[in-house]
Amino acid sequence: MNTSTLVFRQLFEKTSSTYTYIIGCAVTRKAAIIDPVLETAERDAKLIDQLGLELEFGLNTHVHADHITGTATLSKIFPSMRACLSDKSGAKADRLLANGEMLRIGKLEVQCRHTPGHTDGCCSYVLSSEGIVFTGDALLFRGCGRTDFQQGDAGRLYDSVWKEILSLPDHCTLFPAHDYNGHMSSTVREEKQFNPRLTLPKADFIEFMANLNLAYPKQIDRALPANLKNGEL
Ligand SMILES: N[C@@H](CCC(=O)N[C@@H](CSS)C(=O)NCC(=O)O)C(=O)O
Ligand SMILES: [Fe+2]
Repeated sequence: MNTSTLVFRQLFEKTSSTYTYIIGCAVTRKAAIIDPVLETAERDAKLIDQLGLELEFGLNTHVHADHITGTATLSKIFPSMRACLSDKSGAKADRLLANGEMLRIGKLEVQCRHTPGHTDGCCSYVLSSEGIVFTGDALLFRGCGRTDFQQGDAGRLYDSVWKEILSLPDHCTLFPAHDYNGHMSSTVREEKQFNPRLTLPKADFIEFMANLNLAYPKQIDRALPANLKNGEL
């Protein structure tokens, strides 16, 4: 991580075990927030102000099923912030991002890479020069996003994670949207070696994902309709 150009914070919302990230250019103070949560949006806004950052983008990795995004609330606090989502998400946003599209945040360059499979519209945000990837729910620490709702497709997830994330250099640091066991980050090298799901052959991975038998997220009924409208209640 190049700390001379990057301002970086990892924040946590405990009800949904969601990680929110603030990334900023240390030179120009332009910044983005990744996967903010409604309930902690004001906490994050206060920190952005205290860090002297100018919020340009609110980047959602996908239409979340387990919490309401904070991007609508943050747009009201920071009117120049543009909320972004993949153009395959089927949801409303100020800007819909194509696969490979680059965003400039001061001297930082962020690439949107589509990583579908958990949902159709999942994407990861890659800061190549810093060796950092925000993987959303596509790739979790020693795990991955579930594929049993929201157009989930295990075979598609397997292909997109291997093609778009695990093909990056081994040293790249991976920051997920959630963790339920206290882990905060990983690396490409570790996940290629130790991820118990994605190291399986594809057919075994698909079978494994079909038998996860997880309970539906508690907030799904309120989260999905709101997140299709950028978190507007
Ligand atoms: N218990 C939580 C929901 C947990 C859950 O389903 N997490 C999702 C990511 S949020 S869509 C997931 O993909 N988990 C994969 C896994 O292996 O845990 C709640 O009620 O909110
Ligand atoms: Fe999700």
